[in-house]
Amino acid sequence: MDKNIAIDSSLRTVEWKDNKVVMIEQTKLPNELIFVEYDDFNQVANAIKTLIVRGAPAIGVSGAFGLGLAALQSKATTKEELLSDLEDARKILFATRPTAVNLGWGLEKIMNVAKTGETAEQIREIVISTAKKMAEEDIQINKAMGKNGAILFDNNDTIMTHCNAGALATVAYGTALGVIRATRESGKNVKVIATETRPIQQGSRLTAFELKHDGFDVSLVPDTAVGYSMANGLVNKVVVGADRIVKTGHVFNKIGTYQVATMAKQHGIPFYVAAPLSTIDLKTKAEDVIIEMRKGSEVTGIGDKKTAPDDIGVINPAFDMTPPELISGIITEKGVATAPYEKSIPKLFEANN
Ligand SMILES: CSC[C@@H](O)[C@@H](O)C(=O)COP(=O)(O)O
Repeated sequence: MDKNIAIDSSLRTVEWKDNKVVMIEQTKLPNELIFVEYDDFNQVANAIKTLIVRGAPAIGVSGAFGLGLAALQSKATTKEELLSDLEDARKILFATRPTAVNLGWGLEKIMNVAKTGETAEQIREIVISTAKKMAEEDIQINKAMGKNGAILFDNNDTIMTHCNAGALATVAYGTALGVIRATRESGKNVKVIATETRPIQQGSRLTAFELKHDGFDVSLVPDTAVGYSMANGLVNKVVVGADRIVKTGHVFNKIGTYQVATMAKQHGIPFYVAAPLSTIDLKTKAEDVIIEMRKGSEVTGIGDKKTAPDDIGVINPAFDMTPPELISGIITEKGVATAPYEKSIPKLFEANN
């Protein structure tokens, strides 16, 4: 196993190699990373559930790869038997995390394409090749999103981001961090402020880590210093990723995003969201989106160190909802949607055809 992998925008967080799924796992904080290999879709489901792989686009592709493994694991010899085994695997993979829409999107895409195969062998081949294509497309989509977003940022901007929407939350390059990377590639000099992102610190473990490896000027702030940073002129734009966006423009993203957006509005700082069309859910209403609740021990301690007393209640939502009136624009691979989102979001899909 390789250790201390250098993280940059071209490193792949999840890959299909020799009929196995290869992922990056962070082992010893802050900077020991290893590749882990899986040949069983249940291991992929566990990796999604335990956040070995995380971030909406990366778990969408991981789900698709999980079905690739399930197709290889199945002993089915007929189309019907194989589709039934794939459906069993789909349910297990889907049950891992409820908020990011990309997981359901990736699984559905593979199930639909599987049904077009005529024999079990054809289905195996088509499932694996489609999943690999989805991973390739994820990178191209992020690059297109980056280009569309880069024009919104200026030379010498200091950009705040929350959680990790970078190469470690996608197959490579990143969504929000893809926009930041593309801004720099377009010749503008930008600095980044990364929020720590309690309770499990994706901001310090992942965002600050990968930006430092990519040579950015990055500073880490505790989540509690977002207001301070904005009130004192330390930030002049914000860009975050998303786990689900509904057609009214309500954005579901890592817990704390709503606070960052509210503070940005208070200080007149543009607040952008960068996400691929696969993160947009045109079917579900904002009030019906399920927010994942995670275990209390993430909050009652930091890492393995317990900091809170026993026998207290804990509320630990993994995501929150930012309403459209706080959002200056939603950056996608097909362009930037602005208010009123009910009109601009469907237009992005028309442009997709
Ligand atoms: C690019 S995914 C959207 C991100 O902004 C973010 O919310 C995220 O990394 C997802 O959270 P996580 O719980 O780590 O999977």
